[in-house]
Amino acid sequence: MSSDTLVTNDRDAWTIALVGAPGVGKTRFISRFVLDDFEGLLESSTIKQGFSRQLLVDGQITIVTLLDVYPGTNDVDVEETLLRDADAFILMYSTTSPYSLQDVVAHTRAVRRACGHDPLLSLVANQCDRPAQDQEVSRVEGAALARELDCVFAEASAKTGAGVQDIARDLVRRLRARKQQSGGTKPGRRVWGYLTRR
Ligand SMILES: Nc1nc2c(ncn2[C@@H]2O[C@H](COP(=O)(O)OP(=O)(O)OP(=O)(O)O)[C@@H](O)[C@H]2O)c(=O)[nH]1
Repeated sequence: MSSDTLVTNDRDAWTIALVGAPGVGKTRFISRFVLDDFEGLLESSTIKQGFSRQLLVDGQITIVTLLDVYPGTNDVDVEETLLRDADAFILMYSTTSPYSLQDVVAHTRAVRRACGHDPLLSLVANQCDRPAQDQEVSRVEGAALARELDCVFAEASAKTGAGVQDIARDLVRRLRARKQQSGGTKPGRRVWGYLTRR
């Protein structure tokens, strides 16, 4: 790591929790985002894992930490703490699984309950690279649910990398805008298991 990559603005560090059913691709999405490698984080990291990287957003370096959370585990305390700690949320489903889309509604409720305020949300359809015959949830269905939940809709593939960085950038822009509207302060965040690309 070169010395200039260590210079960061603490106040522009954001934690984004990935929330979604098992198998939708949360771990692979994090791996693609942090390491630009689909299989870099080989161990399944359901709950309590966070990985960070620097990201250039509109000319300014920020640190983005992605947390892998699967609501519905027995570890409710950990789950709630993680959800409370997050600045924004990616609600993820897989285009191959209608069940994972249905789960999003319950996950959104869990997020709103844990946050106690209006959270920043993006609904993300992962595994968009899959061949048409494997895709059981259409773009139209995903977009309709996003409207219902009042959140941004985006498509991604952790496998090819499509959409991954753009989704994080969009959330950072919205977080910055919200921070500006609220007078420019935000609580400090812990940075988990800091990894960067070489
Ligand atoms: N084709 C394709 N496969 C994917 C993609 N993302 C994940 N997968 C596959 O889906 C499976 C589950 O991926 P994970 O990242 O472990 O899913 P997860 O949501 O973290 O699952 P849990 O850790 O059980 O909560 C793996 O076999 C991946 O290879 C993708 O974008 N495209």
